[in-house]
Amino acid sequence: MLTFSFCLRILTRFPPPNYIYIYLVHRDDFASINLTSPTSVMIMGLEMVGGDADVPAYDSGFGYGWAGVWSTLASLLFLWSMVQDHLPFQLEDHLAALARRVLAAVSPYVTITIDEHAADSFARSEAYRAAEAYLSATCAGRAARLRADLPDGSDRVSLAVDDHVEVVDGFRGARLCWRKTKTLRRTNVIAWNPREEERRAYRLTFHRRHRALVEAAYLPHVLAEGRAVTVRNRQRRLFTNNTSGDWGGGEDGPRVWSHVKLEHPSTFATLAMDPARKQEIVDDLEMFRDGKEYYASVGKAWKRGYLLFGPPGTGKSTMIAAMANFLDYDVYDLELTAVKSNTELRRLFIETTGKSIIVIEDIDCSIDLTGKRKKSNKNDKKKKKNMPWDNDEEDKDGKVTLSGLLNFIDGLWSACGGERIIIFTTNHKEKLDPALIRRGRMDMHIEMSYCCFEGFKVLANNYLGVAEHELFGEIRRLLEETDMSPADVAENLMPRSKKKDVDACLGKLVKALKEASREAALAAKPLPLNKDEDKDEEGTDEDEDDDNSSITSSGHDSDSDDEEEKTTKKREAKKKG
Ligand SMILES: Nc1ncnc2c1ncn2[C@@H]1O[C@H](COP(=O)(O)OP(=O)(O)OP(=O)(O)O)[C@@H](O)[C@H]1O
Repeated sequence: MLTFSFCLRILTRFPPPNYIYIYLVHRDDFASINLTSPTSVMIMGLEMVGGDADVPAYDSGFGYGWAGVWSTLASLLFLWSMVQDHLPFQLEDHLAALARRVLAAVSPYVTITIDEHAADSFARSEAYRAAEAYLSATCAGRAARLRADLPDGSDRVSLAVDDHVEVVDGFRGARLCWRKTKTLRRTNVIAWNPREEERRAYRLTFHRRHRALVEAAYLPHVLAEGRAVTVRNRQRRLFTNNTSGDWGGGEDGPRVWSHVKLEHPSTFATLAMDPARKQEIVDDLEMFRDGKEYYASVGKAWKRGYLLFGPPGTGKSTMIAAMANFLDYDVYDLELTAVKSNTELRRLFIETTGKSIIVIEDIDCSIDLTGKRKKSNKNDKKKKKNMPWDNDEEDKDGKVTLSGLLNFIDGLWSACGGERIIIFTTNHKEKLDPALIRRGRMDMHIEMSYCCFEGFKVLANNYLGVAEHELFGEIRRLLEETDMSPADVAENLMPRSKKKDVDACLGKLVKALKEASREAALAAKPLPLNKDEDKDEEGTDEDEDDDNSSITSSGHDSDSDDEEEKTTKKREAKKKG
């Protein structure tokens, strides 16, 4: 025979909405009866919630136990609906106000309600989201009933306190009681069949002596913690811009970006580059991430620009992924060729969120933004001097312009709130307009160069799990003589079978380096510069790709025309690391 505890609770809320629920609690299951819904009354006022207390209960032994209760409640419901129908609403209001006054006078407790939706807004209120995240992280473990959800794009189930569940939190000696409530708002579209709408809220109840503490310290603590939990739990995303033809116009506005989960495994630990330079970048990123107050104090928008330049396969994209993983930011991969005008660019930018990295890869190839173009535009401008209103002529061609991009970086960006990083990558730094990459826009210029010995050691550790080997000495010498990108080094180190044959992989790399060195020497021969044979070999390698000369030099100045000087510089830099 089933024995169960039975508890009858009548909750009243006056007006509007005006509900009375009767809860029948049996262990973890409970049934609720909404006394205020005429529809519920007509179907015996039963609204089953949770657990096994479902329709088949009528046929089971469990159901018979409830039968007497149902009939009593049905009578109560009927009586209550009659009273409701005949009670004038003025009297109802009056009674409600009276009840509130009496309660306020006798109750020592204060209640703060955080509604799911702020007034006149469809979006969930930030305070509600923060409270939910805070309670999930701190108090959900103590709750008897939880609600599981799989947030958009995440593969981790999130647990939140369920409706009508109460959890208690403690803060500096104060006892704080949270309750998640769900109410049904009736909209009498058709009088006999009211449409009901769910409204959720968190109610925080505490003794009135803690009021000052709650207002000054506890609520800010909940907000800050809740936001931090949200950031920790969020699934980072990689966004790409849609072409304007696909923007559409849904309920949430145009979809200008599409996203996928960002799952690149690269980190600074696995990135092959000079350790000192790497540390410099990590320090810079840390300074930026924690620099909110600093940026505000010096009156600067909380943003930072990085220019990554270097030959193909030297790890520019890998570096971006490492930065995003380090900062825990989203990445917006902006494909400029898909953007038709400066107006579209502005729109795309406005739709980005904080804590994000906006990337424009191969900026020199994405769009015609070079110095040459600028010069020709200057000439165009001269021709159109007598048309002062025509100051954005390029936009009329339906293209993104240099000025559009500069505005994007400086103007709107500053107005859009902070914590954004913008990164340009290029294989040809010297082709870019100086205005685009000046400090203040691209604050840090990072050269990604050919593989140095320190970089090789990182790759050897990543790919083969070795820190030392007898071939390391020879590899060091060959790397100092030969240019090989980290991508090529990594490819040679990649084992061809599950059983990592370290000797074979390192041997393969030595062979490839010797081959590259021989090819470089052969390519050097036809050139006239023959003062120093050693120098010539390196120098002709540079000549082969004249445009790259400034990129492969170690410094940030790309204006020098002296090939020999550059070659020497490059070699010194490589030797350094
Ligand atoms: N510095 C590096 N550290 C670790 N791995 C690297 C590095 N550089 C390149 N790699 C490896 O080579 C592959 C290609 O590198 P990546 O795409 O980052 O080069 P890139 O400089 O962006 O090239 P491109 O200029 O052609 O876009 C990466 O997937 C990575 O495995």
